[in-house]
Amino acid sequence: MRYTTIENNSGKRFTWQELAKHNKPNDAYVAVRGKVYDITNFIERHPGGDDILLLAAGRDITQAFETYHELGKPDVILKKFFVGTLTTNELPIFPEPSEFHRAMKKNVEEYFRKTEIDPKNSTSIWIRYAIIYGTLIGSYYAQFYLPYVIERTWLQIIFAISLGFACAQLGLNQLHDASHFSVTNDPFVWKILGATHDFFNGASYLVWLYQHAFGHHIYTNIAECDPDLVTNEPDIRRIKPNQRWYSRYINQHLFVPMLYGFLATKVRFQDINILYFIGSNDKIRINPITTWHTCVFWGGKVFFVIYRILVPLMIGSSAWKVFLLFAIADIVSSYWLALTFQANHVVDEVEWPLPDKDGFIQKDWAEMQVVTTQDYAHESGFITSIVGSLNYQAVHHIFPQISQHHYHRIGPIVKETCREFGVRYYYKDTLWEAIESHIKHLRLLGLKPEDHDKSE
Ligand code: HEM
Repeated sequence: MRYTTIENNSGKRFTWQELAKHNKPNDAYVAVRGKVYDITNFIERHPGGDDILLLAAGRDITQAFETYHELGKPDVILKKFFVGTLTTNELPIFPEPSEFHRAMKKNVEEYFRKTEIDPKNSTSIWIRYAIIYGTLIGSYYAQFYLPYVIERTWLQIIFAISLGFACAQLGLNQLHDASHFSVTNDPFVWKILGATHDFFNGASYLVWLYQHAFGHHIYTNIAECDPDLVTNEPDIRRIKPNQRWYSRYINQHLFVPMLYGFLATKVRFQDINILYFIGSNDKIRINPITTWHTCVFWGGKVFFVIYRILVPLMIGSSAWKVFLLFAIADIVSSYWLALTFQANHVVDEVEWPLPDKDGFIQKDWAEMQVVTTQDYAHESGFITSIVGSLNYQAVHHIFPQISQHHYHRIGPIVKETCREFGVRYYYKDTLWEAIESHIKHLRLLGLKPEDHDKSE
């Protein structure tokens, strides 16, 4: 796969495999638009924190780089670190930002400049975080420590449901905001918020960062590249149009949604497999793990088992009750997360881009973000807050570094820019319609391909 935008052939020539070897704190190279840079001495000085550069080392970070900085701004710094050119590519590559992409960035940046609103701060962020942590801790305490509740199983179940919902909200807010650096300008705050996901949810912030920031957000809906769409051959479900069809997929829409209840449990074990056995999340390679991340990873897993299972058993709850309450909370949080994720991208209406034979996606990256995404229910402030603003998914994909608390402000600008440039914007009026379109997608892809074509 050749990097077709390479013009400058000076310096050493690197294949992607050679670049991949420079993935350590004391030997860190990255590639941007076909040029390779030695950023080892910049890691500690990066205003966006060292963490993200340690994850970025050894790969082509073009799209992440262009997303998280003003177009062209840190290029001056990058130039100083130039060491050579990239001759092959591991994952698909995109054209230079189009006029649409530039106009989109400019319009939104201008909005924040004119209004003087801080894109990464608002009081509502901290109020929401406090409510989530409060509900999570309060629901847990009530279930196992309040005598009035302990004597009534139905009340414990209600608190298990609210615990599950709060855990999902932690994922949709603290974890998600931290992994996009969209709350404050302080990398330490992102580290701490991310770690609370490890401790309260038992799932890894680090694995999520790789999967989400370097995988799903860059290669949205691109088969074999978007780690959110990993499937086996054959798999339990058929979600990608280019996936081979098997008769087991007929009526998958009836049974697949039931499996979504196991998402949280699956992720907790999958984390260990990815970090310590496979060493990659689908195509996204894992770099050497720092002491901080090792401590948070294992500390989080151990703390999770202690607070959710061992403590309730030790203070006298029966094993069946602990299991029941654990399962209810986990199923609630898994469903909420799975359905809100699926309703954005795994739906029939959106596009499923594939690279050409040279690994090149023939579409501007920002445009691809819009056409691979479905938004919904912009009119409802309530839905926006309970889905962590994932209903503004197109806005989120182009501007992940801006706080979700501002999406309702910039949503109209994004929509208007799409209209101006004739970029199709997929939208459903309600959350229910968005979920329905996921179920419809499963039903259609479950049909024999000939029957699918007829039913369209
Ligand atoms: C290796 C090349 C990189 C260089 C030379 C670089 C340089 C810079 C510079 C100069 C800034 C401050 C000015 C600005 O905001 O534009 C900055 C901020 C930032 N960078 Fe990078 N960066 C690099 C890679 C990355 C990557 C790969 C990511 C994320 C995936 C990232 C995320 C951020 C974030 C989130 C901030 C803003 C921090 C804040 O909120 O104030 N950077 N970077």
